[in-house]
Amino acid sequence: MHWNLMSKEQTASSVSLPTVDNSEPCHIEVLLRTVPEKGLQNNESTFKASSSDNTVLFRTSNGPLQNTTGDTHSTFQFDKVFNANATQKDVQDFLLDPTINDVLNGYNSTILTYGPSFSGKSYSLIGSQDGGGILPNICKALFSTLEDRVKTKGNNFSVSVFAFEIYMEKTYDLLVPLPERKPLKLHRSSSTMDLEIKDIRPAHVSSFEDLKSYIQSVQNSGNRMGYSSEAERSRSHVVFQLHIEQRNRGRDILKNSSLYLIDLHGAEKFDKRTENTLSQDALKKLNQSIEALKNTVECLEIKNLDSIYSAKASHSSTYRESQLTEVLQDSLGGNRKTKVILTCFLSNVPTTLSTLKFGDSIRQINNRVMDNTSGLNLKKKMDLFVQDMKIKDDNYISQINILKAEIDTLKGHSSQSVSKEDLATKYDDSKKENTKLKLQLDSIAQLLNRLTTENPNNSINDEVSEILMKRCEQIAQLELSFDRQVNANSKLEKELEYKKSKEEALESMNVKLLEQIQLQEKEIQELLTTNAILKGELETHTKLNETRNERIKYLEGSVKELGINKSATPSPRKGSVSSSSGNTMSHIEEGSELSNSPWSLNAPSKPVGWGVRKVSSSSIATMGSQESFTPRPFKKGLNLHSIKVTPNTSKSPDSGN
Ligand SMILES: Nc1ncnc2c1ncn2[C@@H]1O[C@H](COP(=O)(O)OP(=O)(O)OP(=O)(O)O)[C@@H](O)[C@H]1O
Repeated sequence: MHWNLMSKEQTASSVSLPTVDNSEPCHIEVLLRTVPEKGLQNNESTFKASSSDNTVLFRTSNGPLQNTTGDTHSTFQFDKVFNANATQKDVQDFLLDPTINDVLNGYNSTILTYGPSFSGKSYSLIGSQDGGGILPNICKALFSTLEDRVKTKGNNFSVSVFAFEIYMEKTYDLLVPLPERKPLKLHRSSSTMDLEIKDIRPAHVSSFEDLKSYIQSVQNSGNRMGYSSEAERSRSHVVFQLHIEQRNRGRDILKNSSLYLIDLHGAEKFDKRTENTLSQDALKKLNQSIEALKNTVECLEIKNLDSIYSAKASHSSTYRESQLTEVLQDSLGGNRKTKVILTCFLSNVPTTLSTLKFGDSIRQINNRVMDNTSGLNLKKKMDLFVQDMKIKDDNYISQINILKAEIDTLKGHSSQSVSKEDLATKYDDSKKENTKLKLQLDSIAQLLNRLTTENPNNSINDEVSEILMKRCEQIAQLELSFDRQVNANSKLEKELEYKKSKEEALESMNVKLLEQIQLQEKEIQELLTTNAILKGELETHTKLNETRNERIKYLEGSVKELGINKSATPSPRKGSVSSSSGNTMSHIEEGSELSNSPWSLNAPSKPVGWGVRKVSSSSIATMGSQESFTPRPFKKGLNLHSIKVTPNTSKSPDSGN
């Protein structure tokens, strides 16, 4: 298993949808597929499906199909009608590429199967022994396109997956082993209105192989709720969700989209087949979600969706009728491109008619979709960097663990084999033994020579030499096997050393990565702190501005008063104005340096710099009393820096006294 379960932190870092409504209408697409049945042909009895114009003619009362009138037949128009001989490939050729394009362009998408039990929903979506369904093939094609984009566009991507089932109005994580599986809570995020499933465990997958092993582990859990050995099937609805995040660092663009693949369980009737496995009450509960789905679709079909699509509509109570409709809320009237695969039998008239009617209704629903593309600001970049690092870190840790396990196994093997020292002693012993034997051999050979010369016809000589030859061969073989053992041992040792060095390298890389993450986290912290400081300064500036405005108003009042007084009383000095309270102000020249000051009444206010300068309101209150009066020729504008305040100055609104 190479996929990693994501921590809560990782899942929480998803980027929220943009709030500006740039959505576009998009109707739900409906595809029809019929199960091949022996002895039943198209154009026969009640049903005529045409894959050329994608219509279905359905006879609703007696009479030949060709000569029907409006009262006796219904015509259904779908986006695609496959005939009964259509293969898995035909269906997937139609469906896969457009869906992958939508998802990779940032649109949330859903593929949903709907139809009676045994009509081929799981066959189409999941597949069977003889061929893959939509789920494995779309995942494969998706990864291949993502990997292509890494090479051609320099994109980065990350994919996470989770799978759950809905059974008897409860939602369960499919990754949790059956005995420990507990119902999970569904809720909508208050900020993004996204569906959230509490405590579900998403897994991060970095390749199609990872994803395949995740899907297998979910399927292997074999262990779906409501499994009946008699029916050899489970009765739960299964939902796979893939979340794809693509980043183009060069262009600072982030695309977030998700793909739901939903295999519904068909509604069942209480009959001989079901009565052995389900009570009537249980069957009612089991069918509740499909009934709720039909109701929701009916409601949405009736309403004019364009006008009702709003936050209010998304809270519509119709979705609250069952867990399935809550999960499908975005797919029915929301921000998802939805495709429904209808499956039905030709032979079962009532269920086929009801399925066709459902398909017709759901096709009337207009979703409002938008591509979830956003820019990357510094904070998001940092978050994503930290997220990447954590994923890499997790991958390194799992690689280290795999290598450690391999080393332990190798150590186990090497402890079972003969140690180096033992081998050396054995080798020496056998060498000594060998020399001894050789000496013996030589003495025997000498003895034999003597015997031969003394008695040339003795046949014992031959027998003895044969025995001796065998002995020699044995010795040589012994030496050879020792050599082999020594070689094998040194190979094992080298392998061990290599694994150890690899482990050390990975561990040091891990340490470095952790340091990098800590550094980045520190930087983010600093950024946040700077942000807070800047916010504080901004507030101070805003307050200061308010104070200034009040001061200006007050001064303007004073100026007006002075003006009135001036017209009433002749000016004591040319170019200066004296207020009744004794304040004297001089006018500044137009375009002079001070006319650009933020204190100037005529000058445009300067933008507030990022903490470049601080001004305290107390300096404003005290400024006038410190400065002396400088008369200047009267033109436009007031030099407020030159205000002279006499001891009897009137109180300013912000002086507090
Ligand atoms: N188009 C088809 N070609 C060949 N076999 C098919 C086809 N459709 C369905 N089948 C076979 O029919 C059987 C029932 O199909 P499947 O399990 O997909 O039904 P289902 O609609 O998912 O049922 P349920 O609602 O009970 O889950 C399976 O054995 C499947 O292999």
